[in-house]
Amino acid sequence: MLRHFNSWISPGLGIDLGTANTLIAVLGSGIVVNEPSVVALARDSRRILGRGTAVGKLARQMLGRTPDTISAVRPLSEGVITDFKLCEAMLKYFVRKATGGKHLLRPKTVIAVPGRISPVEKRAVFHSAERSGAGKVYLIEEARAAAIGAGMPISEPIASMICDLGGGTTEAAVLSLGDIVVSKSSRVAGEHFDHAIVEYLRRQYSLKIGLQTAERVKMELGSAWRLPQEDALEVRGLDLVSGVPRKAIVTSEEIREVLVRILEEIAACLRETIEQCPPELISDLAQTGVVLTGGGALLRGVDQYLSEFLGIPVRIDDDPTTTAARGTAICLEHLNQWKHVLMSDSGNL
Ligand SMILES: Nc1ncnc2c1ncn2[C@@H]1O[C@H](COP(=O)(O)OP(=O)(O)OP(=O)(O)O)[C@@H](O)[C@H]1O
Repeated sequence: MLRHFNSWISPGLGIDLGTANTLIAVLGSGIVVNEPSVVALARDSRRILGRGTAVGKLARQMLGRTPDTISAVRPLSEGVITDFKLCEAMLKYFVRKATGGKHLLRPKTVIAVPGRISPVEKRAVFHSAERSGAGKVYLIEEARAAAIGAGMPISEPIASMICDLGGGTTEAAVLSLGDIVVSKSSRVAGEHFDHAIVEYLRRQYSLKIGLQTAERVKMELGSAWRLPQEDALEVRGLDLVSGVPRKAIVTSEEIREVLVRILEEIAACLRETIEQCPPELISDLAQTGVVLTGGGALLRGVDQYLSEFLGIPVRIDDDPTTTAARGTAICLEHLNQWKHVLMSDSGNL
């Protein structure tokens, strides 16, 4: 009863502020916001359309399809804020949506951020969150949040390895006894696959397609490992020679070849992470393996590919796109247990 009352006065928020998607979990209610990190602007004025409501799903539909008077933009790139004002406006909209704006106190907030962000970038996240309506703000490394969300035994004297394959960053970390022993962050992630597909269609078929179409091809046809049944998809674009719309039939085999070239870089990042571990932890990893989270974990066969490349077991977390957000909510719920690993603006920066 008291808990319910407290959460009504001041709801705790766990936020996964991602390049591609922003998720917000409200303590006691689970994930209540899961929307693309996109805002739609009137071009030249930087005014968000629809009186500040053209944010998230609505704005995403406009990406790549906007007339000259409108632009749809992402306030984050490669996991970090590139446009502070827009990020703040987007967060404000999502926080209001999550809380309904009906609480008495500003919510305590835990935000997952990439492991490699600089002190200046951390400050920017604190400021954006506070000005968006958050109360006391704590930051947590995305990989740690994902490991907590996946329920890994990170406080025990055994190696737990996590890899979050996001839109703008790949975060890999090995944790033991509550600490991050080794971590690596790479800018090669989901969006690179999309760019590679755009480039492939241009080169191979003289067909110009947008990033949205490329992402759809990746999701519907993409794979990292042989499929039980290979597939093909009709892709529409603009013929670069004649300048008229045209379609091409692409197969899952050729798209896999394109994606695997990028995946090799991600796998190399994971291998470097493992190589930097103390030998005892490496021998743990041979048994415990890696847990994959983030949207990239949904690429078909990515677990088989990485397991073959690394020679250790690889498992995909259940509902991998929400793992880090669930981790932030767990930290909030057990704040005393996790406070020492969180970063706050009053220290630990
Ligand atoms: N079925 C799928 N197959 C392949 N990729 C997918 C699939 N579903 C989603 N993705 C990709 O996952 C990425 C988004 O993942 P996620 O939401 O975890 O990223 P993010 O947290 O916003 O990014 P970051 O952690 O880099 O800031 C996008 O690149 C998207 O295309």
